[in-house]
Amino acid sequence: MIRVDDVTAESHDGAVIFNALTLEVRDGQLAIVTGHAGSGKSALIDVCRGELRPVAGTVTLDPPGRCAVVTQGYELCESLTAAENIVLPLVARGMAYAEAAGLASNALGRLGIDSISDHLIDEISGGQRQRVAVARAIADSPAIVLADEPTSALDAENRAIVLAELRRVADAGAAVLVTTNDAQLAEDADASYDLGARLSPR
Ligand SMILES: Nc1ncnc2c1ncn2[C@@H]1O[C@H](COP(=O)(O)OP(=O)(O)OP(=O)(O)O)[C@@H](O)[C@H]1O
Repeated sequence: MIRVDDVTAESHDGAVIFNALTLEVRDGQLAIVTGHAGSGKSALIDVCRGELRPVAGTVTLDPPGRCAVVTQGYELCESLTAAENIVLPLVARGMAYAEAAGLASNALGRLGIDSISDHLIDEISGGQRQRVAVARAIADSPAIVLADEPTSALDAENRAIVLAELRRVADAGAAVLVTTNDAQLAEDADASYDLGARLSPR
């Protein structure tokens, strides 16, 4: 569960990004946040993941601690392969290598990019990078997923694949919060909030 309760966030120069914002994503739900460029979608993801400290209000993640994140910059290690980018964080969290490698292979397969698993991030396209970032986020069935415009670099076919995977993770019990302007995602979401027009459930 993700609960954002009466949260106000400000940029580094003190300008209000959003004010007294409240939303909740229950376990098993896929919720989307839409809004025009600059409305604060990335800031909301940063607030939820603890990267931007709100000036008021509270954010609750249950279970607390780790959440899986897809950022707009992907945060992949360019000098590692696609598979290694998924395996390494899992091993760093204490998982045995063979299990991590199995999860990575499975996730890359589900995203339709198993053929590039041994390619360096440097060598693959922007859309493939985005799918590696999604594969990494969902590889170990996370309880909480935060994804910032995770289909922005994809064609319709691959947008549908990513959407199906986010839905699958939610159906498995995760709370999934996605920022997007993707109409396909909006159609499939359990709840939708418009950050530009002031947050209100659909
Ligand atoms: N982590 C952060 N720390 C401080 N300020 C931030 C942070 N993230 C975003 N902001 C600020 O919030 C404002 C809204 O930007 P943000 O990137 O959240 O909008 P957006 O809706 O995601 O836009 P886009 O659709 O172009 O990605 C900007 O002034 C930006 O500088």
